[in-house]
Amino acid sequence: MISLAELHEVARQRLAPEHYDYFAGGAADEIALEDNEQAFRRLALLPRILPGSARRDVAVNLLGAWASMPVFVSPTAFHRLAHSDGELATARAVAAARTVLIASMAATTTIGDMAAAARAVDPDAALWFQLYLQSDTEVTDLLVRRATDAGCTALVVTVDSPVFGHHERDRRHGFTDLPEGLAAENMRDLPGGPRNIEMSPVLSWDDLERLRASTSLPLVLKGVLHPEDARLAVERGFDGILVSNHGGRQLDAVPASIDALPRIAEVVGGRVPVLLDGGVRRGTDVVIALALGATAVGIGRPVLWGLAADGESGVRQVLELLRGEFDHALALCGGRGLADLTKDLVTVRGPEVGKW
Ligand SMILES: Cc1cc2nc3c(=O)[nH]c(=O)nc-3n(C[C@H](O)[C@H](O)[C@H](O)COP(=O)(O)O)c2cc1C
Ligand SMILES: O=C(O)C(=O)c1ccccc1
Repeated sequence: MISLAELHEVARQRLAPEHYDYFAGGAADEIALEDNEQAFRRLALLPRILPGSARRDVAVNLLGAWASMPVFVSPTAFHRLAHSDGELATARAVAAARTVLIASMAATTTIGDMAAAARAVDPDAALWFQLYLQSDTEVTDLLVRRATDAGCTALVVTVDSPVFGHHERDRRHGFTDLPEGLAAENMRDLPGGPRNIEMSPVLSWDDLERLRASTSLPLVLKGVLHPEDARLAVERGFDGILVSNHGGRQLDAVPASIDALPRIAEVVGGRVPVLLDGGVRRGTDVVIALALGATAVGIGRPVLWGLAADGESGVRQVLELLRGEFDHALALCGGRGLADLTKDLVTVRGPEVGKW
């Protein structure tokens, strides 16, 4: 495979249409979904010349975890819909690539089993746990305890989903339930039996403060688009921001993640890491996002395409393709390391007229 687009095409051919559309789809008219990728194409890089070194260092520390490149895996649900090895394959591939995996609360494998699979490949594998706060705090606390016991070193709280998004592709297929034999395994062994994942508009900053007080793990807020919310998150002592529009699956009228990044990076001012996901498909996208202030970027669907195309090996290919492309793009930009990626490298496509 020579690009993520090729793996996407293989996955499209392999998956049942209703499962492909569940993974690929977005909310409503899919404007935000498409814009996540298009927005990168509206930006251009102004490379610097004569770097004076052939060495490039791209490792980055993310809340105490060393990632071998500034690309991590964002949380996506139901990996066993993509491949029978599901999240075990993902966990092994991400551990082998030595980067951070954010496990979804809606995984079809328990967080404990994912951690064991990752650790069998690399005892120091970095695993974070994504969480939707549940109105029953006993459930939330139990999930946090299991993630902590499994060795997760950060919690990623998804805050862009006060209600479920409307996915018209799923409605067209009548896709409402997982097939027989697959389940959101983290939600099974709970007081009162299995539970559905709840999204709640009742949640407020107070609930996040409650979570903050209940754990010593660093907390990342996922799904921040408004600079004011980023400011509040930093002021209230949260440890990281993940700029995301949920892959265009929640509010359709939002901007592309990369377009929302600059103002958030400015407000945060380096006080906490600013992560981004949405539409990252090329090494040059990684360069652009880092130049505009991201500490690292996440990929969602490309991992699902790798998994559907070839299981663990497919996910490894996705990560190694991006690693190679990012390193190459950094070299072509005259960069020697991540610190060389500054915002003066990014411009908007179109003629630079009238700027003097
Ligand atoms: C099929 C699918 C399932 C997802 N499940 C979750 C989830 O369980 N929790 C979450 O916070 N985000 C979830 N997301 C959003 C991703 O974490 C991420 O924000 C998004 O996919 C990034 O965009 P990309 O797919 O363009 O890389 C999901 C996305 C997809 C496509
Ligand atoms: O599909 C999603 O984007 C998602 O976030 C989710 C949330 C709960 C259960 C399954 C998926």
